[in-house]
Amino acid sequence: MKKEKSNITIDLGNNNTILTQGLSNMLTAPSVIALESKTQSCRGVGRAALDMEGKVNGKLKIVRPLKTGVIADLDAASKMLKELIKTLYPEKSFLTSYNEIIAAVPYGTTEVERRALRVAIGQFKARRNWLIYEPLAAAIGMQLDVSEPEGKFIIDIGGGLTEIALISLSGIVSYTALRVGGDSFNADIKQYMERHHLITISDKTAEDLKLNMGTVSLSVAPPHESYIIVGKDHLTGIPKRVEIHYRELVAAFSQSASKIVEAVIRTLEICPPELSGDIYYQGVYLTGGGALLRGLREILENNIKLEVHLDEDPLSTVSRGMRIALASSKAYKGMFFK
Ligand SMILES: Nc1ncnc2c1ncn2[C@@H]1O[C@H](COP(=O)(O)OP(=O)(O)OP(=O)(O)O)[C@@H](O)[C@H]1O
Repeated sequence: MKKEKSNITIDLGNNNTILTQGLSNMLTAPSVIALESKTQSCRGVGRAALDMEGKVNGKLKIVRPLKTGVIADLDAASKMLKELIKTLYPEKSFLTSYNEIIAAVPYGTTEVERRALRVAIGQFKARRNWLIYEPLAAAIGMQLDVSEPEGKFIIDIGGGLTEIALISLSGIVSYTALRVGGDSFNADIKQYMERHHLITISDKTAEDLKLNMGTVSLSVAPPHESYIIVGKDHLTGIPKRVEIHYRELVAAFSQSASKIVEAVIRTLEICPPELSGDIYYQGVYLTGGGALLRGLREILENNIKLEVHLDEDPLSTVSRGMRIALASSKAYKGMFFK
């Protein structure tokens, strides 16, 4: 077996975990695990566990082991990773050692949070384990030359966390993290429905609404103007059908969208003037699944008056960056750490 085949990259996100093995094998799964309440043994991971969410009886519990981009439940995260790696790499026994493993971590994490990730990946007994900061991996994934002295301004809107970073000479010069991301928009929808339509809706309904009809700008209209949803009436407890117009979602999203725009402006303000010129000429680079929400790129552009380049596949940018970095580790090893 060729050496690079046993290299693994791990992007353990709030919503999605992306694993790659070697150069071509990739697995994307929701970051969810179903555990037996009594024994804590795994009853399903990824899509299978997500499909059980909200429907289980007392014998099972559905756990999302990540919160705001870091491990909140180490045991569940370790079990979830073990099961997902088995799916990715079925021919390899758990006892055989891997070559190199690299995992991405938000720049703003504490040592304790990083230690949890090290423990979770340590179970695979690879020859070497590495960590890399997410904004660096995202920039590499977007084919940017992070080693040059020209500044690269990255905005990564994940599920639970938005990271904004200015990169130069393979390091992070300015940084802001914000606990707002794709999931905040779902929470906004749920809150709006509670207040304005007096119904409670499920997480899945909120996500469907966001994907099908969500926009943060009236000038970026979704394919359909309105959408019918079913929720639970506050007063009667009986299921109720409501028609929602996309304008309502623009209103619901306005605060979270403004928080992201304000954080971007704040980070631009603290950038050293030597690098501001680079950002002016190059524009800023946008990635993360949350960045796919309609109108976000446009409202950023309108507010900062700079070009905003949205990655072509923002859900996998960090994973792609790690794969590139591990495959050319001589060039990138300075950005890896243990
Ligand atoms: N087409 C889309 N429109 C709007 N939002 C989307 C779209 N596709 C995915 N998302 C959102 O992207 C988010 C997940 O993005 P991503 O996978 O980058 O985050 P993550 O890595 O799991 O989270 P984090 O980086 O915070 O740990 C979810 O909130 C999801 O709803």
